[in-house]
Amino acid sequence: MPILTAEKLKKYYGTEPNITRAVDDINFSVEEGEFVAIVGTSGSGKSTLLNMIGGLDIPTSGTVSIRSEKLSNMDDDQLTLFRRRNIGFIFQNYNLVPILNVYENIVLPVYLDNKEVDAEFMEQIVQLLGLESKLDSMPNQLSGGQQQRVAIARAMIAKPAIVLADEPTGNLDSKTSASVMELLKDSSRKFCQTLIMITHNIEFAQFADRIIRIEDGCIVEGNI
Ligand SMILES: Nc1ncnc2c1ncn2[C@@H]1O[C@H](COP(=O)(O)OP(=O)(O)OP(=O)(O)O)[C@@H](O)[C@H]1O
Repeated sequence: MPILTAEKLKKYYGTEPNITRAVDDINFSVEEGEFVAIVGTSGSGKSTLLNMIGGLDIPTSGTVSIRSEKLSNMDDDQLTLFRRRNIGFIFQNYNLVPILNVYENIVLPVYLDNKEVDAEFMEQIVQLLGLESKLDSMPNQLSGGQQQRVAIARAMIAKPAIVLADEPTGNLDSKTSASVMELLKDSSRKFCQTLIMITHNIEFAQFADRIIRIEDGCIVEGNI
């Protein structure tokens, strides 16, 4: 039973004759615990696809289902709650809250949901990501790679159905990028965390279990 299914997913901008088919009839599914990389040239539709999967953008037509729940059946409030509970986001520019320390940043999704932090899971994540000595630090005291490791921990702490990462190494040098990729892969394996990542970098895509290539809004390789 797939954890994510996209069916006949389309996102069109504009109208004929000036229509842009950013995502054009995409069908795919992702199994629980799978690490999928989405690759494609600039403008091929990667971010549009990821934003629809994450419920940040509404499809022109077609459906996204996560744990068998259709996002299109939800109103704005339901979608916000569903996103908070089921989807973790990792962005290129980390998006940490500058006035919160590392610990507070990591546990934020749990607090926003009025839940208790799973202390044992927190310890495991912090250890895996090598953040033990940084929990009291503020984001501006961290390197880019450290900030991205905090963002990874934050995306995973609430054990979401899927973690979506949009160019997670886009702002990092190649050595730091490789270590962040290792950590993403290790985290996905260790915690059976489903992970979908956009990358331009085919070398980093090799860390994934499966690579989906899209061109002109269509999947051209890697679907099952
Ligand atoms: N809000 C919008 N209005 C009109 N066209 C858009 C909009 N957002 C995206 N597009 C178009 O949709 C297509 C896909 O864009 P998208 O950002 O998904 O590509 P991408 O593969 O993520 O590119 P990149 O790797 O450069 O980030 C592009 O042709 C883009 O110009």
